[in-house]
Amino acid sequence: MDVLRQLRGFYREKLHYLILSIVCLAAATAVGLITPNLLRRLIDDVIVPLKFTEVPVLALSVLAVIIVKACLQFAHGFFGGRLGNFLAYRLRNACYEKLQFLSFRYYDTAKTGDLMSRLTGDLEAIRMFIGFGFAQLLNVFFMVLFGSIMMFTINWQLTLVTLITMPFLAGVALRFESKIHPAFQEMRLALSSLTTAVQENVTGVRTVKSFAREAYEVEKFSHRNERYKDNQIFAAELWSKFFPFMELLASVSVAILLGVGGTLVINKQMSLGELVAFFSLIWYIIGPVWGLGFHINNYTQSKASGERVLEVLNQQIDVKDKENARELAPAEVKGEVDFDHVTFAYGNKMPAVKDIHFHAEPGAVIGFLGGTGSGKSTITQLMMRAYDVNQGSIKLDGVDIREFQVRSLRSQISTVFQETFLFSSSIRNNISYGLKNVSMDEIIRAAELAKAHDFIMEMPEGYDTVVGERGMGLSGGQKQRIAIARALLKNPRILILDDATSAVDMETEHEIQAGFQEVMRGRTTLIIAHRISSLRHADQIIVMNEGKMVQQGTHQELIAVPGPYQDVYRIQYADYLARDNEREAGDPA
Ligand SMILES: Nc1ncnc2c1ncn2[C@@H]1O[C@H](COP(=O)(O)OP(=O)(O)OP(=O)(O)O)[C@@H](O)[C@H]1O
Repeated sequence: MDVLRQLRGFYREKLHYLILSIVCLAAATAVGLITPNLLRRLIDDVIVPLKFTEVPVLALSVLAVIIVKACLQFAHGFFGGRLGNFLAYRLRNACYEKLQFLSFRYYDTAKTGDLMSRLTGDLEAIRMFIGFGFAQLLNVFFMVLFGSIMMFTINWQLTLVTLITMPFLAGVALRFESKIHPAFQEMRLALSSLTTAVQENVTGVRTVKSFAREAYEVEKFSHRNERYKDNQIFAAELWSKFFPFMELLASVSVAILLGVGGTLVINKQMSLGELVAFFSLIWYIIGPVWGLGFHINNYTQSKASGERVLEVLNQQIDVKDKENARELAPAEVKGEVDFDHVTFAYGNKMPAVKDIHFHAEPGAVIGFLGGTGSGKSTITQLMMRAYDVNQGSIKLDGVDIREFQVRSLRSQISTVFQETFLFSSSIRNNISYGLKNVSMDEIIRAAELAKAHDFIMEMPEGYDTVVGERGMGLSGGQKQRIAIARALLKNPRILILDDATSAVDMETEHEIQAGFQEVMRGRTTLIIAHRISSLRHADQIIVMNEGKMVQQGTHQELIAVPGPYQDVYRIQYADYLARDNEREAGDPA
């Protein structure tokens, strides 16, 4: 119950619903126990002595009992439903909020499918258990307790015989549950692997088609589907054995009791009415005993689900505000950036960047060039505190960025990533994402700067055109231009362009660059690019290799010395240099 106790904070406010739900169910159980007693009276006081005048009273009493019981059961469902849904609502919100604030480090290893199932299936299991399962589990004990007491008052010898057979029935039910539980787990795993296959296939449909792997995918799915079908058949067969078997066992015990009870009636040690009442009490108890395994299983499942949900909720946020963290007032930010011998490693891996140090004056443009995996993106991620550095420090206007509130630091930084993510919403909303009170003119201005305005206007509904999941329906370059417009609209002090123009053609890149010149004015810009044309105007270019800075200088300085920058320059400008050489060779001067 430890997990459920930990979750108590989420339903403490509605604890009265839990209590009412338990009380109503217990009361319904208690009221239900009146029926066998009425039955006894009907036989002993009415049918046997043939006193039919009492029939209407008894019939009305039975009706009253049924109505009261139904009302109490309704109340149990009502309060349980309120409680469960309230808890699920609170947990859903808390988990979602947590997911917003969890660090990048968490998402490096988290799996989307797993997170989704925690927020859906696991939450549902908790909702059902706290809302209904818990009360029903307790009710099994109420039923057995009240029922046994009543049976005892009728005939203690028969009660003893019954109590000897009950644990046997409960044992079989629990044993069955121990078999069906893994079968269900196996079924859930098979279903999750089936859903993953569908999800990956739909997401990667282009890759599948381009590699002509449709047949392979069909076969892969068919295997998983077969596994799921086999699991389902196994579970269904187990179920189909359980009920007849339990019925058989229960009937055997009832037959024994009939023998003993019948003898007692014949010997006048109990009345016929008592025997009938006793048997209706037995059936009253057998049901919950059968269900005991189910309720216990329900409990274990919701406990496991609770652990999985709590795991998300208790996740430590490693990048967070320190005490008395400062708020960055936009007007005060100048944009001076210093990397002071920064070293950082992802987890326990080798450092992704080592001893990075540079100084950027407010408004300066710092370019990064380097091979794949050389640490360029890591530097920009550290700038916005996606991760905190392991050694050294990063300063903004001379102050360590860990001194600022994370939210206010990030609100001063706009990043355009290599991969663009667009929300399933209108282009207008995608550009103004996260910003309030933005006018249409400002959105258009940003789109114009990002060279996105023209193609947006050609779309069926212009800025109101809804783009699909992951920006379906737009080309890579168009998506990137929308992302650039989004970054520009934020009007940040620091602009990070992480290979931001990789998906656009040279001509558009040139145009966007021209726009950038304007928007970069007054903003410190960290720009990662593979094309020297994007970096040549930078105030400082840093060449990276295996996490280290290997060259640093302006374009003119770097092309003048042998080294990786000059090599890249020679490759990218081969045609231009060849023409230059020809011109020089042909020129007598
Ligand atoms: N989230 C992450 N978790 C673990 N390791 C990572 C993560 N991101 C990057 N790395 C590793 O850190 C190193 C530097 O990666 P980084 O993305 O900074 O390189 P890059 O120069 O930007 O490469 P590219 O030009 O291909 O984008 C690589 O070895 C990479 O595998």
